[in-house]
Amino acid sequence: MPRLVIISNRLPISIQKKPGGSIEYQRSAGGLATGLGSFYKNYESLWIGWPGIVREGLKLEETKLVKDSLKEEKCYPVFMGRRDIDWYYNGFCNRTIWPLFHYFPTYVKYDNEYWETYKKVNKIFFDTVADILQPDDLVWIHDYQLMLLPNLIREMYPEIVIGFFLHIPFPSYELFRLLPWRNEILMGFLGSNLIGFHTYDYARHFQSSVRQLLGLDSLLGQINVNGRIVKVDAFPMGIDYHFYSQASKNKEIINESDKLKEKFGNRKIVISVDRLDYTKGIIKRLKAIDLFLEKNPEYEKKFTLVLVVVPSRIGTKNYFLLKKQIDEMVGYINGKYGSIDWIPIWYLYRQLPLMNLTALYNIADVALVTPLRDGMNLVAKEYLATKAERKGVLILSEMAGAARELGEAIIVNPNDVEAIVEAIKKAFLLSAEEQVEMNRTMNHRLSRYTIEKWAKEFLDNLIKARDTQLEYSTKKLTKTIRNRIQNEYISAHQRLLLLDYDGTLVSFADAPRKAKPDEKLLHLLEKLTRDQRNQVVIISGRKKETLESWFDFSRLILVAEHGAWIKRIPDDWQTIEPLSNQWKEQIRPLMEHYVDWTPGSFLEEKDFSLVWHYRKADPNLADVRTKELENALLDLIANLNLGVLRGNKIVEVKNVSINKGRIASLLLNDYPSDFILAIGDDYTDEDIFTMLPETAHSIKVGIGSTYANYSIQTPGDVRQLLLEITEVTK
Ligand SMILES: O=P(O)(O)OC[C@H]1O[C@H](O[C@H]2O[C@H](CO)[C@@H](O)[C@H](O)[C@H]2O)[C@H](O)[C@@H](O)[C@@H]1O
Ligand SMILES: O=c1ccn([C@@H]2O[C@H](COP(=O)(O)OP(=O)(O)O)[C@@H](O)[C@H]2O)c(=O)[nH]1
Repeated sequence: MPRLVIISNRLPISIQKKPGGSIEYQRSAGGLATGLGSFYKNYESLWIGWPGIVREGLKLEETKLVKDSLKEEKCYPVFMGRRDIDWYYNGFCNRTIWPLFHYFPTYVKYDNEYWETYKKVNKIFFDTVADILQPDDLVWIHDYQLMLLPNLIREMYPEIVIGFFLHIPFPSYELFRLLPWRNEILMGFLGSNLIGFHTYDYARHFQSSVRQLLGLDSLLGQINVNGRIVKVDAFPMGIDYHFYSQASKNKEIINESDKLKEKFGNRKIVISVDRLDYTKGIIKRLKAIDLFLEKNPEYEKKFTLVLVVVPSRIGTKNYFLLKKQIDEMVGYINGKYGSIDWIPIWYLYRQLPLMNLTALYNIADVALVTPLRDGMNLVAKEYLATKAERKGVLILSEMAGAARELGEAIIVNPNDVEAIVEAIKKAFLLSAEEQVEMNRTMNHRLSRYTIEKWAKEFLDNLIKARDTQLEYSTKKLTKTIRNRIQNEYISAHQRLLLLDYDGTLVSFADAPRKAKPDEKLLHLLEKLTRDQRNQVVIISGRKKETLESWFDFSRLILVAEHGAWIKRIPDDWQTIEPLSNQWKEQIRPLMEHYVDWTPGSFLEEKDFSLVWHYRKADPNLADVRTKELENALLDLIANLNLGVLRGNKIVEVKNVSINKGRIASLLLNDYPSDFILAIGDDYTDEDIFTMLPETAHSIKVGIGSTYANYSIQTPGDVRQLLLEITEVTK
């Protein structure tokens, strides 16, 4: 495994200057630091990030001291001034991106100065990284504070392997599009080889924004960015399962737990543990406690809510206001229901050390985890892990990424205060057996997908993404290969050129009729066909009438409908074998139904096939409809000797025996040649590539696995190549 360079806004260790001037090192708060912090030490790795203190807060000699001590922990600090922290961290990160990505659009501040500082700080990170980076390193960038960094690194180091993981939700396109700097941010992400999210939904939202804003499609989770492959996938973050699941056997934790139990006596213990954050739903949770006690007075004195709020981002106004609101609510509830011998809420505003927090998980009967939005939420997982084969109920918000994996918990809508009240009651009433059973299933899952597994899976996929890229790059048509093709072309006596049309000689257009050949292309083809040693064939999926109206060269062979029809001058069109199209009557009504049902789509009728085009339809709707249509078609075509072909923004039904490979082998036979060149862009062309002899040259246009020997990026590059060939033979 190559060296791993982790980069995140916050280092796993934060520095604080105490009032007396001493420097204190502390474990950083938040899931990113706690989660990754537990595993990175075992790797050959280093971590670059902010140590949580502004540059002005340290004297020069202290800065040096801090650098040295952090280095011992394999940490490399990025120092920023007060103003930068204010506009980048408090500003763009936590007043723009954080609320927008957590579905709080009214909290969002769009400020150009924030954006400029965000760009500047990403550049500062880049400078630190550039000093440390070695060409074989694996770079792993984390989170929304550094969304521009992947592309900054990519521009300087085109070959380096970069992974990016977003720890917060990626919002739906409708929210993301509100961001004035949306395209720059997407391009920043796309500097990576692999982009990971906690859930499949976030990955889907990201791909949808890339498609709608940058016009880049993803195919099987791969996006083609100017010939570079970017993989997108979901990797739900796990926890240090071994540690939490062994908590009830750990001496230090047992001692701590005993002390706590003594304090709370027989009362049930409900816990609530979060950073101070409006996304965590703390206010709604407190409202639910109030309502629970109001509706169920018999539970007075029967439980205590331990409310842990970890100080966070108080430099941002909404956080500061939230703190005041929580203080008031706690005071109100404790005043309303408390007595000399009981207060309902035991409120701690501080970060608990790991052992104390785990002891709290260990003894808690119920955990209330009800964020309004949360990328993952590790507290929910950590709590459950202390309950392997034990009692303990998790009440979990459906808006937390963790809910995707912890479906056996009591799942609630965090905005529905009544539902939280009901959930608390249910949790108190669940039998011990039921609790153990629920926890068993979830623990099994947590024990398999741990933090180590998560990181390993991400890094394995990162290496795979690099290999896919390498494979693609090794197939790239280099200058040397071009020269070789040229030389073979020049010395050949008889040449066969098999050329696909759409996506190969011309780019795709909104409507198929718009992709007609331009003058330059016609001129090029005319030149190629004029050479008596050349036999040029256009092998297309188009209708014969269309091809005929576009190409009128005496020596050009035309193949239409993926090989159903062929026309050689002076003959007329012929089918490759007797074909029937009686089946169309049965299939057409279904396809017409999908046209009516999907605005922007239309049906094309060819002699021996029916094609549903959806290029102009809403991409998300089309995605769903395509799958539905394919399913419906598969039922209908059984026993009809038909096949369903999914091409570039089309679904086509045609005779199963027709494919481009069949016609290619016929042509290879009829036109023996000592130079064969085949070029195509989609999987219908793969049938040609597999038919070719070893000496032939086959070229795929675009990315993706291929049987072709080489790949090239765009139709423009194809034309350039053909031009080069005709030039040398002039
Ligand atoms: O660094 P801070 O501004 O103090 O904030 C702490 C971290 O909060 C966020 O954590 C997220 O990561 C967790 C692990 O993936 C996930 O469970 C949680 O849902 C997220 O909110 C933030 O994303 C980090 O960058 C911060 O460091
Ligand atoms: O007093 C505390 C409270 C929380 N945590 C840790 O902080 C992390 C919180 O991560 P989570 O994903 O739940 O939310 P985030 O704060 O990252 O949004 C968890 O690993 C907790 O163990 C902690 O160490 N001490």
